[in-house]
Amino acid sequence: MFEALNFQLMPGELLYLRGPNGAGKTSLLRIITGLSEPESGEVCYDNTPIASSHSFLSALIYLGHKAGLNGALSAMDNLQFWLAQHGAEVAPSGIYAVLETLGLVGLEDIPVRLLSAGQQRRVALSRLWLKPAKIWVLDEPFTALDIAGIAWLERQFKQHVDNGGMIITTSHQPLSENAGKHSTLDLEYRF
Ligand SMILES: Nc1ncnc2c1ncn2[C@@H]1O[C@H](COP(=O)(O)OP(=O)(O)OP(=O)(O)O)[C@@H](O)[C@H]1O
Repeated sequence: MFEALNFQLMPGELLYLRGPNGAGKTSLLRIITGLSEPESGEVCYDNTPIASSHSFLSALIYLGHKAGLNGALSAMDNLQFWLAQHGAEVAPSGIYAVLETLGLVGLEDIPVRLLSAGQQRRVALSRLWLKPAKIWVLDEPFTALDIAGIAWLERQFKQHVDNGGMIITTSHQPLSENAGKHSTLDLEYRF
């Protein structure tokens, strides 16, 4: 249960949602994205409750803490399936280009269960560059990334907000200066 929770995120802002295990970070992200209903209160986008907003879902990418990939399918097939679900079209050459940027050259066509945890995370994150979306809601996106990958993702955060995007992210490690200016919302665990 959340008490006295009230915040606003403007274009060009990054909110770092922080708290110990069980504090409710994932639960809050699910409410923010409309996957869970709040017991009271509401989430609005452009002054409209998200359930009746025509633009919220198309402006949103939500990446949960699991990679959300089918291990039997290749990175290419997983991403094509995801794009079809989101009504977005990207040519295979465009998907290869994004996977290349994420350091996955040569791994595009093998079942993702054979990729390392960090490589699977990179496949999951590549969605951010396949569907242009103003709002990124990310649950522990740094999980399993190596040091270079963390620094790279933080720089992408900065670029996204510098371009007027919005990000809400959880992380168990503090964001570094690579991520640029951000505000922090602390959640506490109470039994
Ligand atoms: N589907 C559910 N049904 C009942 N309780 C749940 C459910 N999902 C989460 N909870 C409870 O809500 C609390 C917050 O869980 P949540 O996953 O939001 O925490 P978190 O801050 O994301 O934790 P972590 O850092 O471990 O990922 C926990 O006590 C958890 O047991």
